[in-house]
Amino acid sequence: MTTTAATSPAPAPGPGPAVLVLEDGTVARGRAYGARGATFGEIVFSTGMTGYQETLTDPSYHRQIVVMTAPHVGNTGVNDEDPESGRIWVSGYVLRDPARRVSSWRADRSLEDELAAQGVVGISEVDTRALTRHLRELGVMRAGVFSGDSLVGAGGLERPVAELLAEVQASPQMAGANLAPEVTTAQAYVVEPAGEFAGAEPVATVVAVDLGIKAMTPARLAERGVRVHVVPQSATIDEVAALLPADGAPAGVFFSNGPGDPSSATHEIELLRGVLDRGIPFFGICFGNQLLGRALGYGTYKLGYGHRGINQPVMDRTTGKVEVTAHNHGFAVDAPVDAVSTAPYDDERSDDGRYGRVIVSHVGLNDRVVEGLTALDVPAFSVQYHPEAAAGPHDSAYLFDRFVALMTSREPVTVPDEALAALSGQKEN
Ligand SMILES: NC(=O)CC[C@H](N)C(=O)O
Repeated sequence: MTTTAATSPAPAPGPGPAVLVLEDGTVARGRAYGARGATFGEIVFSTGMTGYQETLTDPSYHRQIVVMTAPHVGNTGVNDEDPESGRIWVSGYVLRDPARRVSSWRADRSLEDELAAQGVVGISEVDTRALTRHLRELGVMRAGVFSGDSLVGAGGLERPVAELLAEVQASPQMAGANLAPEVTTAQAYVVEPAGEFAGAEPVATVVAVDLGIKAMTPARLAERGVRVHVVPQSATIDEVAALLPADGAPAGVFFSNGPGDPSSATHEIELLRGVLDRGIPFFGICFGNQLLGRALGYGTYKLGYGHRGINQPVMDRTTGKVEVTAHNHGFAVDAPVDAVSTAPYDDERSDDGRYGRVIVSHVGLNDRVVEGLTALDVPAFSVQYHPEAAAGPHDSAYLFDRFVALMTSREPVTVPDEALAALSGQKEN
């Protein structure tokens, strides 16, 4: 053998470079992954080792660039069963080591092909461990990923970092962003009772306000015999009430997860007050928990780096049980954690406050962040995490049963006296 150069196939074109630029000037260089181009968003990290397809398609990630702390991503490819919505919502994707081949009998195609097909710009070969430590110390911030033509400047040379940084610094902030209108369904639709309840009279009727709902949420209700009317974020209290049975049959309103800053969701907060005023049983998750907090008059604030992953311990203080839960939140409710407090929102209708007493019924055991609220005088409760478990452990499934019980009784959640006494026994506010 002399040389094979003349007959070797030309090397496949490489992925080309990509550059990640953070708003504080931090730069990471890697390889282009998925679509080529420029993308911007709030850079956040997720600690889930599995479930990347559910993460990518969770509308709560709209306008966020997600860093995977799991070092090796893509092994199981992408299938048509696991998406939580009709598209990928993350604005960018940051990986360490992408799988070179797909290995799952469920896979329909590769993760990279799916990102490319949906126009999602990613970057691989990034030291995601160092990046996560940086975000943990400094907090989440705006960032941009640049590859392909977006990296090419004058004379065909790579554009200077200062230019890329200026674009990042001109991109929109997450604080104050009102994003539910950008992800909500255009048309209302119905999810009928399923499984053993298929074809039966519904056990209860729920109006689920879609603020970025994941497909598994109505499915969890449907498998308990519930008929779910999923309605757009713009729904009014009269439109919601019109969908509920007039004969007093079990019914309730649900608020989903969703992207953006809860302090900007003025319409939804007013809608929720209308629900509470009518005594309609209410359950909210994630964004829905933040909106219950705000409807009750508590504030919300931005966490330094948030909770995103599927291994977060939370205690349900109404039972004393600890559950391992799936999280994706960057904001949290500011309510007294160790007290029975009176809901601060009041239009002077009552000496005791319009909505009475509230407890932080679920607390994060890593950092004591509010992970759930339960009203003691109106039938309403919520959790900051994801009981639909897509992806994630199923420990929190009981919350859907609690909602069905709430709709059946129309009474506030019963909290044992010992549990209330444990909350310091002090009445605050
Ligand atoms: N998953 C969610 O509902 C997220 C709620 C809100 N956008 C947050 O970041 O905290």
